[in-house]
Amino acid sequence: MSGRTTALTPPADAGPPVRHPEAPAPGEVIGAHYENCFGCGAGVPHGLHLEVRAGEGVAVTAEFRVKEAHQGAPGLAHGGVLATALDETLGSLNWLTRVIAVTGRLETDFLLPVPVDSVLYLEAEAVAVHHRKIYCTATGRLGGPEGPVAVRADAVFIEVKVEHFINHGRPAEINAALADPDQVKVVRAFEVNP
Ligand SMILES: CCCCCCCC/C=C\CCCCCCCC(=O)SCCNC(=O)CCNC(=O)[C@H](O)C(C)(C)COP(=O)(O)OP(=O)(O)OC[C@H]1O[C@@H](n2cnc3c(N)ncnc32)[C@H](O)[C@@H]1OP(=O)(O)O
Repeated sequence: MSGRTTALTPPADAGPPVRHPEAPAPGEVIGAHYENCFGCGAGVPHGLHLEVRAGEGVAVTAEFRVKEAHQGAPGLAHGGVLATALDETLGSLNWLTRVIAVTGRLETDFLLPVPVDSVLYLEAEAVAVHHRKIYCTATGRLGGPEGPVAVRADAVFIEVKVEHFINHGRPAEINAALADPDQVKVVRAFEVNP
């Protein structure tokens, strides 16, 4: 055993998440972080095309319309796709803190089946930060903000530098991303973080 903890409960000396002064205003749509992202990118035909909005504090909301391409059982969303929707919504919290972070652990509860054509209304919130670890939680409600909770997740995201992607990504996509002014703008938004 390495002694490394992957617990989803923040330690007693964890601090609150801090909203960046230049975070998008509450209600503002947060753009895609990468156009070929399966969760948010417009360039992925069968992707989730999640539209995420900034909330108050370090929180976001998002809507995901389940399509035929997202089925597991006939007429129902695949659990892995629903986990992706939760993961992507949680990942969007990065935009409010301006800290790049990747999913370390994602624990998901599936409470209700989610039919094709339904809209999943997602809410995510960062709850605590401990060094590089960001503790966060998300729910997905059927139909809208007042709908029943169909899925929920608790997660730990781990802060990384942009080199994480440059060192591990396939060179073709990394080089294309670095040559794309819109993508470079996304990276700069994180690099100005004090
Ligand atoms: C030109 C380039 C353009 C790039 C574009 C830039 C813009 C991008 C903007 C935003 C991107 C956001 C993308 C969102 C997409 C949705 C989110 C995803 O799906 S992300 C994909 C899935 N996740 C992974 O692929 C992670 C794979 N894992 C790793 O790479 C490593 O394991 C990593 C980085 C997570 C940790 O490795 P270590 O070597 O850096 O750090 P160690 O020392 O092991 O851990 C540090 C602390 O974190 C905890 N930790 C590590 N792994 C954990 C885990 N699995 N669960 C809980 N805690 C964990 C440890 O216990 C330690 O904490 P203690 O210091 O001990 O308190």
